[in-house]
Amino acid sequence: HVIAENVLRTKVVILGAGMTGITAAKTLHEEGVHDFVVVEARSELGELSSFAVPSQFALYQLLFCSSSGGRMQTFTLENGINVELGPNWIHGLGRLPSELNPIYSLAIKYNLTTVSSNAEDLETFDSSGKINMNKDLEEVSSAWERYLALAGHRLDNEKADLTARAGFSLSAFKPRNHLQEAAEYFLFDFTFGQPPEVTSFIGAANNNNYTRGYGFLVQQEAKEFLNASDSRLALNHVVTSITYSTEGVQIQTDKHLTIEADHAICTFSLGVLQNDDVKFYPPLPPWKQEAIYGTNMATYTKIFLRFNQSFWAESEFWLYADPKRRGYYPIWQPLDLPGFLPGSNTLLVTVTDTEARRIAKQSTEETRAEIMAVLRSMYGKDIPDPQEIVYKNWHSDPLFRGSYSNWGASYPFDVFRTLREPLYNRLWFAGEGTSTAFFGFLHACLKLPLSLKSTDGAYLEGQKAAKAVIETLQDHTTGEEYHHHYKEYSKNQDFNGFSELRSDSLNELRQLIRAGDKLVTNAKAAVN
Ligand SMILES: Cc1cc2nc3c(=O)[nH]c(=O)nc-3n(C[C@H](O)[C@H](O)[C@H](O)COP(=O)(O)OP(=O)(O)OC[C@H]3O[C@@H](n4cnc5c(N)ncnc54)[C@H](O)[C@@H]3O)c2cc1C
Repeated sequence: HVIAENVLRTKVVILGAGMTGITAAKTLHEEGVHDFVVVEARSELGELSSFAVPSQFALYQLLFCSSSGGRMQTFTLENGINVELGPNWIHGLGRLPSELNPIYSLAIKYNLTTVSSNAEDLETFDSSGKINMNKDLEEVSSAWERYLALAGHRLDNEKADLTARAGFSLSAFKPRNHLQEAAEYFLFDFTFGQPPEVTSFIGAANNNNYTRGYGFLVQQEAKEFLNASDSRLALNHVVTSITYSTEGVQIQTDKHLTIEADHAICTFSLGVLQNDDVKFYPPLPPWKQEAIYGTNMATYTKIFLRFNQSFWAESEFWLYADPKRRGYYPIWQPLDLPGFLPGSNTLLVTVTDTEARRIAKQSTEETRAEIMAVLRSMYGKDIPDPQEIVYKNWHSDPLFRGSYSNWGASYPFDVFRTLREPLYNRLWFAGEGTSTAFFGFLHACLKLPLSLKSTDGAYLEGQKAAKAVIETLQDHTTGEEYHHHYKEYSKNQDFNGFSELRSDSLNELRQLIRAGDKLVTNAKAAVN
């Protein structure tokens, strides 16, 4: 690749070695395109250091493993236990053999242990101690059923999107007290990372309809074709600028490396793009900027507390309803339960959105004091202090700027497609944020009708972009949907040219919601 000092030349440069970047590289490799370079700011490409040390759990399935790569980051506590600072949930496995969740297939391939998790195994508290919240939890979940039906109906009738808060109100759920607020948080914010006020009514229903998953195992897959000493891997290089034209792309890094390529696949998070951490030359066109700024980047912070002994209830989840503040250290998970991390004496408490951003600005000591006050209201004054507290502030990390994307309130539905859209068929965009059904997540597990193939999950976004690049390398007139829409944009770079795209997007979304409803109905029938 080296054509001059500090200058590389390649066919395809992949920007970022998270789930999307690795999947894109693997797809190129499998399709016979070996002339690529992967650029990553961090020092590691997902090294699955050890499968022997269990780390964490998932909502329906737990994959015991330690991993890293992109947002998948592991931290080893002082007692040697690995915990995942980033994703850990798999929502749904699919069915054997052909419709299996791709990540679950990898879990089987690498012989990982998994364990089911049960969100109904829940204890509830407020500042006065244990409290019964069954009625509140039931109310919000039956409102959620109505919410989903209303969202589908809204889309079918071509009504504009609203906020998820409006969706709840229309579904006759208006949280009246801190218990109902906490119940709503458990159902909603814990998934979307943001409150109903700033989340799309229809988007939340769309995302909810699908099973989602945890995909760290792709990092292990990467080892099959890429290792740390591979010359196609530029680790520790922060991309500072991307120059693109009809002729190709040029990437500059902070180590004064220049990479010239026919194509670039940019997999940086939406947060990174929103924050202008990377300069684009020429500046991104207005429609691309609208797509980037029009999508929310949620923050979801996991705080781990290690004690010298456990003193807590053995329920998988505890929900804390703070009387004064919604989302104040609301969801707790003891990690030392059988099948999880027995003997770890570790608790996990999760905070999101404004609380996560507030905590990012204070010292760890202040966070520890706040947490212990809450924990003492649950378990009494005599409980010990933790020996270790660990959390990562995703919001302030310049390589992520948040945890995952979320469709904002009153979302313009062409945005999820325009996010994905390439520039000049040279600079391609892929990542969790470009996925229609699985934005915010690593990958998908579902059986979609063939007509909806283009809407596969986030795990496949890298694959999809790589395939489109390969098509374009082979035949400049193809590139399928990417190319088609790009032509629309080139004709008219303002928003008038988007009507076809908008109606395509709406159709795609309608079909998704219907297919999702069917999946949910089938799943319920199977359970019954
Ligand atoms: C706390 C948390 C919990 C989550 N929980 C779940 C879950 O339970 N289940 C689930 O499915 N998903 C979950 N997610 C979401 C999931 O982690 C993401 O959807 C997924 O990892 C995104 O992968 P990606 O490759 O698209 O992006 P990333 O992982 O962000 O990859 C992009 C890469 O680009 C690199 N990069 C950024 N800027 C530059 C630059 N200027 N130069 C060079 N390199 C750069 C980054 O270092 C990164 O490696 C969670 C995320 C977080 C943070």
